[in-house]
Amino acid sequence: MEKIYSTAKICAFDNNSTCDLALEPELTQTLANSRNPEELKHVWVEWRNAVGPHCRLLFEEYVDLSNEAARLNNFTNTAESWLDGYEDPQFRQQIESLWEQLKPLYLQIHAYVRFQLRKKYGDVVSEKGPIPAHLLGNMWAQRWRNVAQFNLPYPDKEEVDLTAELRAQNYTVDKIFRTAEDFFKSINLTEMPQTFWERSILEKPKDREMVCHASAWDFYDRKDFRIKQCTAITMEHFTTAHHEMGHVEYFIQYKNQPVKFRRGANSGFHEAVGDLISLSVESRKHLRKIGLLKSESDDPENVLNNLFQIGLDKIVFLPFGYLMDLWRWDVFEGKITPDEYNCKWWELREKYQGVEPPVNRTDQDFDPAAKYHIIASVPYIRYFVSFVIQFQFHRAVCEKAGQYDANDPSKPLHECDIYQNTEAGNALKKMLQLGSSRPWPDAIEVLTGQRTMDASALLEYFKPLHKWLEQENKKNKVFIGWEKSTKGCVN
Ligand SMILES: C[C@H](NC(=O)O)C(=O)O
Ligand SMILES: [Zn+2]
Repeated sequence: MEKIYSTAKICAFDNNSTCDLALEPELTQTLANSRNPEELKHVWVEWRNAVGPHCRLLFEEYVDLSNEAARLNNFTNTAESWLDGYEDPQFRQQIESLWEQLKPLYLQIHAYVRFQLRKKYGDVVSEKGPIPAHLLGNMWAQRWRNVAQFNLPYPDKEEVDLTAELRAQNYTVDKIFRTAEDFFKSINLTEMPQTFWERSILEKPKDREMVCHASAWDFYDRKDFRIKQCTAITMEHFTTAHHEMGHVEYFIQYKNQPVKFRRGANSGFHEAVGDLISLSVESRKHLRKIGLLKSESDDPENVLNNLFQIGLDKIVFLPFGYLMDLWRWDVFEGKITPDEYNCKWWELREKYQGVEPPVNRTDQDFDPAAKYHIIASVPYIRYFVSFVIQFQFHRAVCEKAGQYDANDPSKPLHECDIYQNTEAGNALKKMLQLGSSRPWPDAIEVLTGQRTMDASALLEYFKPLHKWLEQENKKNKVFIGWEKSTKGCVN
């Protein structure tokens, strides 16, 4: 399935003699930059046609083999085996409870974006239905930052367009990764070893096919750590570089643990390290400090526009981060059978994300395979966990850096930047060095004083945006939530 996914190509929308377009960089760029609904629909549908049907039977076989392996390891099925690492029989209930706390914020940003998209695209976006998934700037509608420029709360004020700035300053791939490394070093974490620069693959090779989905690798010899990424000069790849280097920092910090403990406290921790650093990097004050934001004025509208752009990544992602394994847990447990794989997928996409396909789907399609983690058997609830706990980590390190104080409105969480603060870095390092040698509640307690996942830090970070969205949606009399889709999936 990985070979099918990493070699799939489609033909261009307006020229079907060009048929060598790959997911990265071509289709990703089209979904990010095209404002032509027909072109977006073409790319969205053709990518799914190129991968889904070819993976369908292979996936069924994978489910059976994976469950057989789980049983041989004394688990009931793969779902139980995947959840084992969270060491808590109540884990799924905790996730559901976190989603219930976060859903109101998601409903507000969803309703606002649908209203804005309807202004731009007209009736292709219904007033009260789910949002067509191809118009949201991302192949899976899991992050909507690429459509920020016609959704900004204050359209006459600034949009932080890092892609343009990185290109204007002739950033190279190397400079993107050196910038990420500089941040980690500035808080007293560790620089990348020389072999990292010699052995990583940071650009898409021209001479062979490669799985382009970014990944970080620990070779468990305490010296050899690498990243594989088909880096383009875009904002998304700038944050991905930080995300992947966060994995490598974790590898380095726990390298002296016994091999058994050279893992994240749980998988969500590993996904949270790099994103935590990006929360500082994406603040206006940090972007200005490293020369990626020219503007001097941090007036409230500019700050809210930036917070909204970050929300198009972080808030928007939450339902997708949840539904991916809601679907797979049911598949592994046999509650979703092969004949209903696709229609159950679209039921969950509508129920949690409030998105719909641009064209009707059937159970002959197999749209889950359009997402790397499904065909590569990479569990996904780890990202939902990460998007919650990274804000708990951020709140803790920002307090340590004196950059956040719950009682001081002049130090809001969303303007914090821990750059060059070694006290914050040392506190983070203490948690990272534990690896998986202690149960994850002990690890999170070392940094935050809390022993549970807690949505309050994310809600605190986005509080100004939440208030603004509620006022704006009320002013525009926007329908909150979504009615049943007229599109979807027919068995
Ligand atoms: C959020 C997740 N990140 C990752 O794979 O590194 C993704 O890209 O879907
Ligand atoms: Zn990751």
